[in-house]
Amino acid sequence: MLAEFDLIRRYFTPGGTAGAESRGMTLGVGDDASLLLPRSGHELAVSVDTSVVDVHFPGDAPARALGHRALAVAVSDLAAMGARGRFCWMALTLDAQRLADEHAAEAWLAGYARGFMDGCARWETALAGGDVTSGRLAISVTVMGEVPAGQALRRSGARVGDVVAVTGALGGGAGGLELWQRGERDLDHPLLRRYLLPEPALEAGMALRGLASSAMDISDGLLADLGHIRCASGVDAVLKVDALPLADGLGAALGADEARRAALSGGDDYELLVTLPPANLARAQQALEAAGIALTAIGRCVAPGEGQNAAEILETATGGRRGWQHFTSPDPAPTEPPR
Ligand SMILES: Nc1ncnc2c1ncn2[C@@H]1O[C@H](COP(=O)(O)OP(=O)(O)OP(=O)(O)O)[C@@H](O)[C@H]1O
Ligand SMILES: Cc1ncc(C[n+]2csc(CCOP(=O)(O)O)c2C)c(N)n1
Ligand SMILES: [Mg+2]
Repeated sequence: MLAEFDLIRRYFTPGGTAGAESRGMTLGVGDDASLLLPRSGHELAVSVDTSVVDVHFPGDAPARALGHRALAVAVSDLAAMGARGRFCWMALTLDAQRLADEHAAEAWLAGYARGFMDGCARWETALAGGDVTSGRLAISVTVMGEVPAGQALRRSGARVGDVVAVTGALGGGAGGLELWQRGERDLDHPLLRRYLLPEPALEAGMALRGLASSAMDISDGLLADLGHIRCASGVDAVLKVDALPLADGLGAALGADEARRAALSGGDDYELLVTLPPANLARAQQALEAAGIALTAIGRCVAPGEGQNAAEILETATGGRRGWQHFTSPDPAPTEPPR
């Protein structure tokens, strides 16, 4: 396997700094730190997300998908803030034992780097630096985006009477994980794509600035994540479970009950969960439609305490599973190392 610095030079040093996506980066990969020029009138949105083998992704998933996914889930937090991507940093922990075979190691790294770098170009998030270490396979991605000052979407702006809405469709992430565990390996399968090749809702987040009263991305599951908005905003919520937009093919793959459960508490969807004053809903739907994205109303914000009955109904609908929480969710079975 290549030594640390050869590996960085070969796979993670973007060619040149003239590209549109690297504008504002005075110094990128290669020094002790990167140097950036913030744009005046903008706030920086910064977030870090760690993906660990067997916890967030199966170790035997295609390397290219892992590069794509690690960046996508981090960029999704920028989308949730209504920010656009600018830069990212990638801390990669590689399992040297699993990459002992030189050819296999190079094929894995080339695929991984392609998935990650394609994502950098696609989401205008230039790789500005990182870290490479050895240990259990894990990828930690810091993203930095920007948003016109004062316009970021927060979790704390929901008000009683606001509509609760979601972009796209739900349950596909959990559905894809379930299919992967059943042995499905076709990355063109729409549900597998939702799990392994998620698309951060950047366009939607930016289009919702000034229209949504609060927003976040759905990583842990709709119910768990709605809980964060409720808590940050001091409101309760009532959901129309029958109105949830389900990912294509989810019902056929999992059955109706499991499909609803996946949409409510499965997680890994990386859609946006937003609240809006009712008067803004139609305008927001039109704005997103122009980008080919659906925005579906699924409930209402109500006064604290008034959502309780709905919570009980949801508890029943999900068999008590409210979403992903590290340390309390079951440990997934480890996967076989790739050979
Ligand atoms: N180790 C930590 N130190 C300081 N703040 C943290 C730490 N871990 C999480 N946080 C903060 O807690 C909040 C919730 O973190 P969390 O990782 O759950 O974000 P999220 O967007 O809800 O989920 P995801 O990780 O799926 O993007 C964020 O504001 C985050 O910055
Ligand atoms: C192999 C495998 N098993 C289980 C899951 C499910 N899962 C793990 S962490 C998480 C929430 C988001 O993580 P975080 O809150 O750390 O961003 C979810 C839904 C998965 N993705 N892969
Ligand atoms: Mg988030």
